[in-house]
Amino acid sequence: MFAQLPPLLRDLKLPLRLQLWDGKEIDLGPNPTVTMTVKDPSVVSLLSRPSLDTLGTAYVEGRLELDGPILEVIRLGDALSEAVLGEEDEGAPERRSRDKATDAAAISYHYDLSNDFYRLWLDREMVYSCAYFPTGSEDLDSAQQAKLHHLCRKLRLKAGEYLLDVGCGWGGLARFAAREYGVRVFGITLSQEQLALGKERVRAEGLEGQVELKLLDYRDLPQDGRFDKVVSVGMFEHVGHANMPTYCQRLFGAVRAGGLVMNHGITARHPDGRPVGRGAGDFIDRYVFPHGELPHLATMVTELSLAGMEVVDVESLRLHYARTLEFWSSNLEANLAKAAQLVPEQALRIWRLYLAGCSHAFQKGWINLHQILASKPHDDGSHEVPWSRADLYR
Ligand SMILES: C[S@@+](CC[C@H](N)C(=O)[O-])C[C@H]1O[C@@H](n2cnc3c(N)ncnc32)[C@H](O)[C@@H]1O
Repeated sequence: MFAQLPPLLRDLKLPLRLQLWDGKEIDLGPNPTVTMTVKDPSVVSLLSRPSLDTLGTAYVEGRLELDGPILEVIRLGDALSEAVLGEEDEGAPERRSRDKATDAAAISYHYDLSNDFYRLWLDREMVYSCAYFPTGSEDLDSAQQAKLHHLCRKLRLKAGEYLLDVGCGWGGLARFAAREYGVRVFGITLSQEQLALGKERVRAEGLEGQVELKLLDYRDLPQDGRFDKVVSVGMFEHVGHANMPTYCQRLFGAVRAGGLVMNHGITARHPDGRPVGRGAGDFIDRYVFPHGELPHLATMVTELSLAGMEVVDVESLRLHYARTLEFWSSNLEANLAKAAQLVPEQALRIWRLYLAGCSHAFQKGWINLHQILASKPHDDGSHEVPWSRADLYR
């Protein structure tokens, strides 16, 4: 078996132990921190071309077991894959427009998994997007609260305004903005499970008069400029390049002249928005976010501008997302036994790899996170953004 491994792997001296189906053990380096148990001989051939997709798939299918701290598992898997494959990526794939039914099925696959499962590892408001760590030492709850404030401040929310939350998740931001900033909120999601729990939480807080959550596709948003502000957090990753012009036009049509639009989401490293290399993008597409596509920041700025908006501020929070995912991953790892009662074993394997893997991806700069604030200018060209940004950091 050792002779079958590519020489590169043997020379790497990774702290990785291979345990074979027949009980034999091979250490690729001193003091192994991770044990990879190869349960059937077919997996050995994978090791001669270890893409992140083939390794991840073998684990999801139970042909490979991985024992050790999950972030270390990911780090070693990446080192193994990079040593053999180099910086392989496949360029930009063909992009097809998707209909509402396809998107609804993809959203249901991910978000309707189990509210109780998500509750195990998200913060108390169940915010499912990058948190904001003003000093870098906050816990997850504080960092999510700080993120919600950061968004509401950037939107310059004032009591009585009407806010649209596109892709509202479990309604954490909608309830927070209503409670803390006195706005009315209309939030939309495509997930039945999110909607049910979101509505329950709105009722529990007595916010029914201020917060309305609805199952609605962004393509069906009212287009009469009735909203003062629009926020979309962690949602445009589901839109796809081909539909991005429509998405931006719908945001433009929903907000009044002078209103602000905040787009917060994951962006690609490469300007053409190609998926993350060495198979990581394929794994995410197949098992985690079917039909998800990450645009580059430049694409989003272009599309928002073409739809008639003026981009006024951009902030990158890449390392904030690496840390957020580290919290989510360690919360899940601390609750594996409970999680196993809530979701099928295969889903648990997928989510373990996805949370730790995405933390690694943000850390390494394979993907980024941008908050893009845009304004819908008045006819005379004026807008309602303050002269300085001092109000954000009071
Ligand atoms: C990653 S979650 C973010 C949730 C929330 N904004 C937060 O930060 O916690 C993405 C959200 O986008 C919603 N979404 C995705 N595609 C959508 C579509 N076509 N129309 C409406 N909502 C959509 C999902 O249902 C989900 O609520």
